[in-house]
Order: sequence, then structure tokens, then C-alpha cells
Amino acid sequence: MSTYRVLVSDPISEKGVEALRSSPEISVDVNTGLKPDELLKIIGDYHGLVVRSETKVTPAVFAAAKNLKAIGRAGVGVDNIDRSAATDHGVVVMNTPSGNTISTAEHAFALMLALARNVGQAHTSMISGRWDRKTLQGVEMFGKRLAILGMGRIGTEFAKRAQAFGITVVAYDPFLTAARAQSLKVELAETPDIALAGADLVTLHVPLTPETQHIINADRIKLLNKGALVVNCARGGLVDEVAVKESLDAGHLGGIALDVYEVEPPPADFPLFGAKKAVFTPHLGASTAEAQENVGIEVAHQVKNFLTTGAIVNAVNMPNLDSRTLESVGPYLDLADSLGKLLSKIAPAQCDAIRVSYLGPVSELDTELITRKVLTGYLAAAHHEAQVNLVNAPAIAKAHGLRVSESTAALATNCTELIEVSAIKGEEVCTVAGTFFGKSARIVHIAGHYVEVNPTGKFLFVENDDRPGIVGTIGTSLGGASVNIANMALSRDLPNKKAVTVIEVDTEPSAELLETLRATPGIIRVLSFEL
Ligand SMILES: NC(=O)C1=CN([C@@H]2O[C@H](COP(=O)(O)OP(=O)(O)OC[C@H]3O[C@@H](n4cnc5c(N)ncnc54)[C@H](O)[C@@H]3O)[C@@H](O)[C@H]2O)C=CC1
Ligand SMILES: O=C(O)C(=O)COP(=O)(O)O
Repeated sequence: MSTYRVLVSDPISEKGVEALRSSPEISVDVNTGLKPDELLKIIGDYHGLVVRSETKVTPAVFAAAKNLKAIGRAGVGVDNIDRSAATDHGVVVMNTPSGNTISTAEHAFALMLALARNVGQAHTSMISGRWDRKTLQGVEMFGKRLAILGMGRIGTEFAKRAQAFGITVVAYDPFLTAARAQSLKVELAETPDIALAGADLVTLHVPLTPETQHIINADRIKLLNKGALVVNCARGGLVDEVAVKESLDAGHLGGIALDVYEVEPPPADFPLFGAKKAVFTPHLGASTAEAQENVGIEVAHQVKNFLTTGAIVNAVNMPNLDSRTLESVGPYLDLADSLGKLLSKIAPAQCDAIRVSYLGPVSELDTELITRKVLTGYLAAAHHEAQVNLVNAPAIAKAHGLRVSESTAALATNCTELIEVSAIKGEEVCTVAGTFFGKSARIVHIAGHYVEVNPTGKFLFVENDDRPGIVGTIGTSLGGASVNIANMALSRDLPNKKAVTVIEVDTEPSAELLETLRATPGIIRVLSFEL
């Protein structure tokens, strides 16, 4: 019987499905073309979901997806997946950023050429019996000025192809540095308007976000040279289709080529279908055998590895945790989880903030992940958030009004390295800390006391007056209740003041035993918990 069930709800390559099926721990159902209500009915059975752009993964889907842990997007754009709902539900979303780059750049370039030379109209005209050489005169690409919005993977590949055609490229991308622009031999524009001003050709390669919605609008179209051609092979919402239609009708914009639409498929009365100079394809950018094999196999391995090993690659809603990182960070994650749990047991309830300090070599690691694990341990116990995990821990902390901060320092004071976690409530600060002695993790600091305690196991935590006989009494009570002591750590600050006794036990102490201990003179506080 397989441990994990994966639903493939959009068509991916057969090799991708085979790669998923290659794990005995995973069973796969390919069920494409589901209606939204059909998906809602079955999604609760699955631990993994693999999609392309057709399946809409809405908040309602997440609400119904009680067992879902991961979504793999066989492609780039994740705008069909509600990322914030995914994060809130602790579902990791991974895409495959590079497998369809070349195919999409080639398709966008093909659209630009087809638009410039009226390939689509010529084809339609010929098969309807015409030989129309006059009205189908085109424009040359050579020597034209091209604006690229979005110089990521696809934009960069498009630029190389344009340069081979003798086109001058100007690019706008908020993350494009001057040095990178120089090495790509493109002009760097500081704003989209500067890139678009005086352009003959435009191609879009940005994700659809609130900032890029209608990045091509009426005002920006006016900046283009008369007769300019616009290609959109990225996402429908990037272009204001109404503004495009008006400009085409007014004779300013020369033509539009679209692979993607605000609504897919567009309605039969889509206004741009009537445009004289236009080319349309049905979201075919990534539809090549090569791209589909690349992204299908890649996504299958990502989802399989996540479900079976916890490795996270190409996540869009949390830091990555590939198998190498997992190996180096893994022991720290376990220690962090224990520190978070311990803190939730001994710190006051309703803390305002959690502060995590990394001292020594651990500060060189991916501390964001480790902090997430501290939060996972803390929140799961303190707020009874059974569903808290690495993906949603920061969002749950925020929702509870818990401030989280992190600091690093190269040198630890008493140990080689230290993870120190404090829960803060007003003026009150409760701190626990852990370290490694060789490969063995140890908790070395609990609420102002130095101890040496295993980070996992069943524990009794006793605060008592520091005076003779108390430890003996505790031992006698445990022995009387047949609770075996596996380990014991004693710590005191000043002689005859307060001391703590942390006892690792083999079996959970009964409520009765706890009551007996609490009633013992000299014992201030007794807690029983499992880490
Ligand atoms: N038609 C199709 O079948 C396909 C469409 N796509 C679409 O193409 C888009 C680009 O894909 P890639 O190049 O692989 O992604 P990418 O992530 O490599 O590049 C996107 C670039 O856009 C830039 N960017 C973000 N906000 C911007 C803004 N406001 N203005 C200008 N640039 C901005 C980013 O800095 C990044 O460099 C994807 O988001 C996806 O929506 C991708 C593959 C296939
Ligand atoms: O990868 C992308 O962003 C795409 O748009 C490709 O979409 P598709 O997988 O062909 O539905």
C-alpha cells in the first residue's frame, strides 16, 4: 500500500507520470479536465497535486485538501494557484523554472515574425482561394528597436535571438543590473516607459502580479512608434486588451500577437479577433515535446522527493531545502524543533515575540529555515496548531501577533556554536539554548540554568529550593511510581537559592505522581512534557 497519493490534474508528459510512479511509496491518478466541483470532491484524498495552467487551485480547493502537502507546477507561472492560501494551509508550491524557457522564447519569436510578415492572414487568405500579395506586405525586423519587459530566463533567450536578427534591444527589469545588461549587450532602461518610448517591437516576459497587471496600457501604447508590434507570450492580464483594440482601430499600434489571454480560452466574441493585423495561439508557448518532457520529469522528481524525503526544490512560497542542504541543516532543524517545543512548555503563555540567535558556525547556515522550525515546534505546542509546518509557520506566527526576529554572530561564548531561543512577554524573557557536542545535540540552557539534556524524550522539569534532600525525595517518588530515570541534570545559580532538576524518564509520569511532587515541600514547579 502506497503511503502518498498524487493527483495529476493537467496533462503532463508520460515520462513525468512514470517518474512519479517509480516510487513504491507513491500512487498516481491522472485525471485531467476536472470541473472545479469535481476537483473539490476528490482533492481531500491526495497528498500531492501536479498541475499546468489549467487547474485553478483556489482557496476552496485548499480548504477541501485536508491531506495536501505539495503542489508541483509543471511549468513557470503559478498564477493559477492561490499562493497565500497554499502558505496558510502549509502546502509547499514548487514550479519548474527553466524546462520550458527555450520553447517559450522560440514561440514568442515565431509570433513576432508571423505578425511582421502576416503569416496567419496569408495562410487564411490562400486557403480561401486568394493570391493576395499587395495587402499582405510586411515589415523587416533588421534595424528595429525592441523593448523587452522582463529580462529573466525567457526574456534573455528572446534577446539573443533578436540580436541575431540585427535588432537593437532595450530591456526593463527591476532586477537587471548594469553589468548584466552590458554582458547581454542590451540597453538598460530605468523604467518601463523609457524602454517603450520609441520602440518598434515589444515583447513581454514578466510574471502576472498586481504590479504587472496591464503593464501595457493606453498611455504606454502611445509611447511606442506608430505601427509598433506587440507580442505577449507571458500572461493575459499584462495587456489591456481594450486599449490595444482602440489603438489598433485608431491606426497607432501596428499589430498584436497573443498566446495568452485574460480569460482562457477567450470568448468567441473576443474583441481582438476582429483585428486586421493580429496572430493568436492557444497558450502554446510551452507546448513542445521537449519542454513537456523537461518540466514533466522535473516536477515529478520534485513532488516525489518532497513527499518521500522532505527535500524542497524550486519552492515559490518558502526557502528551498534540497537534499544537500537537508543533510547539513537536518540535525539543526531537529534541535530547533525541540527548542521551540521546550520554550512553549516553560515560557509564559501569550508571548509577544520570539527571538532566535545563532552563534558560531550555525550562523553560516540557512537560518531562516531553522527559525521556521523553531516556530513550528513552538506554535504546534503553544497554540495547539497541529497543522503548523515549515511552510505556514511564519504566517501563523503573524496571525497570532507573534513578532519573530533573528540575529547571527560569528562566535559563541561558552560552546563552539549555540542556538538561543527566547520567548518575550513584556519585560519577561524566557530563554532556552542548544548546541552540538560532536554530532550529539544537547539542550544546554533552560530559563537561566545551565544543564545538559537530550533534545528528545520524555521529561520532568522541576524547579525547587536548593537545599539538601529534595533530589532524594524526587527520586523516591519516581521509584515508588515505577518511573525509571534515564538521565538527570541538576543546575543551580547560587548555593541555597533556586535550582532546577531536568529528569529524562522512560515512561510518562501519572497525574497522581505529578500531584505528589507538586505537594512536596521545597518544590516550586513541576512540568511534564515530551520533546
Ligand atoms: N506562454 C507560455 O506557455 C509560457 C508563459 N510563461 C510566462 O512567462 C513569464 C516569464 O517566464 P520566465 O522568463 O521563465 O520567468 P523569470 O522568473 O525567469 O523571469 C521573469 C522576469 O520578470 C522580471 N520582473 C518581475 N516584475 C517585473 C516588472 N514589474 N517589470 C519588469 N520585469 C519584471 C523578474 O525580475 C524576472 O527577471 C512567466 O511568469 C510565465 O507567466 C512561461 C512559460 C510558458
Ligand atoms: O509555464 C508557464 O508559465 C506556462 O504558461 C505554460 O503553461 P502550460 O503548462 O502550457 O499550461
